[in-house]
Amino acid sequence: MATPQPDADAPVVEVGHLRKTYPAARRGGVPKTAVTDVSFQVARGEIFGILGPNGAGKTTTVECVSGLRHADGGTVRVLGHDPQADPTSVREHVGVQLQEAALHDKITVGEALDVFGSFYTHRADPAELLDLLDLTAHRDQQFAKLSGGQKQRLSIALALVGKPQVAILDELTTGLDPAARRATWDLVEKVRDSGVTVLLVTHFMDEAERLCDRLVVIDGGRVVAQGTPSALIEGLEGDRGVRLRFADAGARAGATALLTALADRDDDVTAAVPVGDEIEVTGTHKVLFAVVQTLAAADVVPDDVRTLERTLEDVFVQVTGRAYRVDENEEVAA
Ligand SMILES: Nc1ncnc2c1ncn2[C@@H]1O[C@H](COP(=O)(O)OP(=O)(O)OP(=O)(O)O)[C@@H](O)[C@H]1O
Repeated sequence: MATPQPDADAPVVEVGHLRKTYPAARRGGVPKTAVTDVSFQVARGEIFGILGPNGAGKTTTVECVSGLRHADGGTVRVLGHDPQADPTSVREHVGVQLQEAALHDKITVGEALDVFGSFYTHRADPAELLDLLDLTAHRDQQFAKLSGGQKQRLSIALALVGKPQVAILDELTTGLDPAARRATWDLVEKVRDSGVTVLLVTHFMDEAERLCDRLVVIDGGRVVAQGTPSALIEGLEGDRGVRLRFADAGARAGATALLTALADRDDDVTAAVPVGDEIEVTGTHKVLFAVVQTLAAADVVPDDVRTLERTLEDVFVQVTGRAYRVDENEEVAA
């Protein structure tokens, strides 16, 4: 039966009130609810992030999306197909990034693409994939001889070998150095730009902020925030901060007096306090303007001014009341 052509505006992935409990590992043990209530919709052509700390339920969620795991409750639809009832259709349309342990040390990049490609009805052109993932020069290289970044790029190539409409990439940059991480981010954008919808699992806040068009933040098996990274950050309550550095202690003392007086009289400025050899001024979104105006009027010029960046980490702290901690090597129970 031909696959019905989905409406171009319909969500590519729909997850509604997903629930998954793992049975107790041994007799007398307790079952573990990995996903309690997770809902989200992924639009065609976006990089959609699933962000959260260790043990939040991210991998379990995407395993239910790809059909690798059966959910206990809720609904999952991928291009309109139920992965539980119709795993074959979902497998044809969803590419899952493989963990590197799944490849033999001696297999070459080209051979791996051939072997994995043979599983699919529609196959991507290996030369195009190698070019997209910047692996053309490594076609005949054995897996064990590849660098960490090259192995990750190969794992992305293998996820794309069946010409999927959706690629699931899980903890893609764990263990990579900063340069390899940035290169991998560029590639994920190239994959999205080639028309593939990307479902990206990550515990890196900076990665989610830099790459994702939209995302859900998951904690303890529940969605605690969702939206675009910028909307989530802009929605943060609380003060913004500015740090100022001056040439010497005398200049700093003079500026501190000016800025403390500013905090007393201006509702947009909450406080001006010394932090190390800097002054931190907090207040509303108008705080920077007020500080600059005050200093300029007194002809005081700081050596350095920087606004304190607000990040997705601040969003996590606000919605959970906890600091965001991840351990790349250890899985922590949620
Ligand atoms: N096969 C399993 N059997 C029992 N418990 C499991 C199983 N897989 C995962 N869990 C538990 O379910 C919870 C969620 O795990 P999951 O791997 O989905 O989280 P995650 O957010 O992907 O974490 P991480 O970032 O550490 O990979 C964790 O407490 C984990 O220990």
